[in-house]
Amino acid sequence: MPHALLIKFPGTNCDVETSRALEAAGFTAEVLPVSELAPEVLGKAQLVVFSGGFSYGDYVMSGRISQLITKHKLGDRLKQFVADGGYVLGICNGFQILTQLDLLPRGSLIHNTTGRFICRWVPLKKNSSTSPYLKLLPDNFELPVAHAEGRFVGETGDADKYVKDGHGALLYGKNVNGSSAQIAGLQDDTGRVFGLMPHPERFIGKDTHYDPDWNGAERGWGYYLFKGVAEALAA
Ligand SMILES: NC(=O)CC[C@H](N)C(=O)O
Repeated sequence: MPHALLIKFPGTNCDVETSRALEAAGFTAEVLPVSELAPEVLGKAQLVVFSGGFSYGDYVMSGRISQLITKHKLGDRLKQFVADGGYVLGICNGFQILTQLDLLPRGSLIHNTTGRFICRWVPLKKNSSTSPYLKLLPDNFELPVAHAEGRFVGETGDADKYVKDGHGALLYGKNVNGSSAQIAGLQDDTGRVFGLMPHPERFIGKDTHYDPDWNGAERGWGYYLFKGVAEALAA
């Protein structure tokens, strides 16, 4: 079984659901408090996960303090982990951390254009035929979002470029937060690093869909995201 290591910061609050999702998809999952984070712990993991939440209370900006502490503790070892074939997933607050850790194409996640926290389901569009995280998902599906700082901005023109070249692997079908080029998720060149604002771990079983009669697939769409990585690791 592939092993997933989920790094928990003070204020991370999606670690339990995310661990359950990982286990449902065939991982062994370990939640590691950031106080125990050290380069050696990466050795036993195939997937490192940064889950959602309000790490360090979103002070300074979402993910900023977590990024600084991770960088302080790991230096470039996470980059090395990816270069050696490792996978890294960032969900919501985790995506905010990953963009600042320089593991994804350049850009920032800033306050939604509405200035409000958005908690709702959104339609999504797949924009990558190669992403292991998305390979089991259909072209159009939906997941919940819950964030205040989810608006992706790149440098001028970057976001459009990311959509064309496939780095912008996941797009909003309805642009709820004002993201440039409707970007909801980004991948790196290898496809092994993926960050997204929506919450796949909140839609693992059919029963958590907003429509009690939903019957779009055998399981919730989020399940297939985790399963895709598990399959890629088993191949
Ligand atoms: N659900 C989350 O991970 C939220 C991320 C961050 N705290 C925000 O509000 O933007």
